[in-house]
Amino acid sequence: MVISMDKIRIEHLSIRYSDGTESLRDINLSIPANQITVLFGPAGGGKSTLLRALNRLNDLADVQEVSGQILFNGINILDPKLNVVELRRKIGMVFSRPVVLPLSIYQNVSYGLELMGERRKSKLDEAVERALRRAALWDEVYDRLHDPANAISGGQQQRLCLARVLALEPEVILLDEPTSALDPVSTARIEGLMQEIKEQYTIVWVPHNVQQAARMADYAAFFLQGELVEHGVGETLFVKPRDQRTQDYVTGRFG
Ligand SMILES: Nc1ncnc2c1ncn2[C@@H]1O[C@H](COP(=O)(O)OP(=O)(O)OP(=O)(O)O)[C@@H](O)[C@H]1O
Repeated sequence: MVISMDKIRIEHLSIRYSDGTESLRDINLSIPANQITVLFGPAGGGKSTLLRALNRLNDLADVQEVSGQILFNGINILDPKLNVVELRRKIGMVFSRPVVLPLSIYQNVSYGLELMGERRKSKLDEAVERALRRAALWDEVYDRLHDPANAISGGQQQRLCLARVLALEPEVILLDEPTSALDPVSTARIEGLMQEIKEQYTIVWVPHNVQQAARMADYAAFFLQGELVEHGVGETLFVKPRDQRTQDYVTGRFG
């Protein structure tokens, strides 16, 4: 497999919460463009903390100390002067439970664009359709775009959340256990969809189990208690891990 250029470079990143918990210790990791990078490992390893750092959501959490840097297109995401709204447009996030706004299907997708000042109806219509098509939801909702978004199924709501992110034309998509609340059919749809669109984006995925990690990973990083134990090409890491702890985890000896 050809490894493409790095989209994000994490260098010596350490994050400590105010209660003293050191959730990440000296993390060094490159995230290649146009591929799926999976961050996996047992609960409490620091995967969500890292994902949140990538679009500065930790700003809202009880974080006491952050050191190191995260370079995105050569710019340090952690720079206090960075425009966080702009960053979150380029690096979008989908959470484990679909969080739809109490608005229509259409408005859920157009919301971000309207916030950015787009008022032209033709532009909004176009962008909404494009995002819904890309999220493989258009065929299911095109005739009820103005129905409330909470009237569609959980799996459809999760694809709607993805459409909301895609409408902003992000470069990176962060997925924090995006299928943990979904049935197997909806899960397979999201997995297939991400495989289809990954070439146009950079995807960072925290999966909800090790099987999903192995299925989705072009590239994988194994986290244990704040440490990045090992990372590498998914095929290699799951079949022939270098570290005994990774081996024990992927073979189900602890979880
Ligand atoms: N807001 C917070 N305040 C204090 N400690 C926190 C906070 N959020 C996370 N932690 C701690 O940081 C460590 C890493 O947590 P994190 O949620 O990043 O791990 P994770 O690998 O994503 O786990 P999970 O699979 O359970 O989501 C844990 O020890 C956790 O208790």
